[in-house]
Amino acid sequence: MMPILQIKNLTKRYGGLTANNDISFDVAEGEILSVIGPNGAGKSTLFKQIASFVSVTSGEVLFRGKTISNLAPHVVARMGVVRTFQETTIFKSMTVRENIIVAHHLRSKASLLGFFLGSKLARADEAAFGKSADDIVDFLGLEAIRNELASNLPQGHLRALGMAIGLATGPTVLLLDEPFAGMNHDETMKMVASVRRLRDERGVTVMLVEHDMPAVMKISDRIVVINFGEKIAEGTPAEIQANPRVIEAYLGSEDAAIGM
Ligand SMILES: Nc1ncnc2c1ncn2[C@@H]1O[C@H](COP(=O)(O)OP(=O)(O)OP(=O)(O)O)[C@@H](O)[C@H]1O
Repeated sequence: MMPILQIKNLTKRYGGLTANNDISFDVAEGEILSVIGPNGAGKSTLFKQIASFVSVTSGEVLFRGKTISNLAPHVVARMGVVRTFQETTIFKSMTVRENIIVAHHLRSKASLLGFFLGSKLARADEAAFGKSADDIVDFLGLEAIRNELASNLPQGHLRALGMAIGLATGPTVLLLDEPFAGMNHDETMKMVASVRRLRDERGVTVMLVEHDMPAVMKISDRIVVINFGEKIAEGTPAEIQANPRVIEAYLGSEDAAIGM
């Protein structure tokens, strides 16, 4: 079967600085694949290239065999490749539920302006989006904060809301940038279970960048390791943990060791 994503010889240079260099790997449909590596290795840049938030200096990204690199990010998102990230637009004066409703407008027939002006089409969307937003809240186990203002949320819940916003856009491939940051152990394990259910029950392909190694080892089908902008390893969690190049890359880095 054709890979859902093909990352081909991706390179990104910022002036004289090479953020990543000649990275290639495939992602299978329905896979959960993590990208790990020490701080500054080029992981976030890779995600930005895949979701087309930054241009590629060379190489390309193919989604179901079609090039998506260097398209506008909203076009790529509408095609189904959606990235959630630290700076995901969260309206602090809105509740969790309202934020998720607004996010549905990425795939809506009515414009976001219509939503704010209350057009008829927008009102019909509004009812459907309200139901879908509630489904997402339930799916992620966020019932307790459904009507909480985003401004009151701690970091871990903001990450969960970021994921809910990503889900509202109906992704085929969801790119999660540090989804467990700021979460305690229980919250992380709950979110790990949610991500796996997202794949198992909804068929969403998931890529994540994450520093929480126990969570990465638990959640991933495969792992790609980046160091100084280069791919140094690719394999199952067990293979990655036993890989000498990976162990060497992590020794002496600020990140926790690669083990459990
Ligand atoms: N917009 C930019 N302009 C210039 N340099 C950049 C830009 N974005 C990233 N870089 C540089 O590219 C390199 C890779 O950064 P990137 O954020 O991709 O790493 P990372 O692996 O995600 O790091 P971390 O784990 O700390 O988030 C770093 O040296 C960073 O300073």
